[in-house]
Amino acid sequence: GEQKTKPILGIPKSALDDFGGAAGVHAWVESLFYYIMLDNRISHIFREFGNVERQIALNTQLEQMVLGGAVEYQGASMSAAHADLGITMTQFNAVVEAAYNACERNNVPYKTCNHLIAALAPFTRVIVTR
Ligand code: HEM
Repeated sequence: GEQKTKPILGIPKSALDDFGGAAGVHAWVESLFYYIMLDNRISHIFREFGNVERQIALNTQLEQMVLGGAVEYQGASMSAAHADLGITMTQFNAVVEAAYNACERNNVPYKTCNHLIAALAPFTRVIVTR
């Protein structure tokens, strides 16, 4: 059967390769922020509190890491980064929508996309504070 990565939620070992490796993840993150900034339910939060260049770099690390890549994430914890933002579930879901749009834009297969969504899902409870 399918070989699993370390302890990451049944994410297959091939997940990062399926995503196109580091370059694929980086392209996906750039698209993610493109769709985020087009969405007026959430773009204002990123415009006011975010730093898109820094967030693209750090998300590229984090997403490779949760897909099982040998990459060390160098940013703040998800709780520290989002604690003061008062993010709602609706706003969180808008980012998830942008994530799926970014997958489509980059021809990331739906199943592979779901592996990333699943790997990031556990952060929901520390990011959504309102
Ligand atoms: C699973 C979902 C999410 C992930 C993986 C994620 C990831 C990240 C990362 C890696 C950073 C950079 C931390 C640092 O600067 O050290 C960050 C910061 C930030 N995130 Fe998220 N995020 C998520 C959801 C959201 C949502 C739903 C929003 C708003 C609707 C949001 C808004 C922000 C903002 C504004 C910052 C900048 C905070 C600051 O620099 O003070 N994030 N996020």
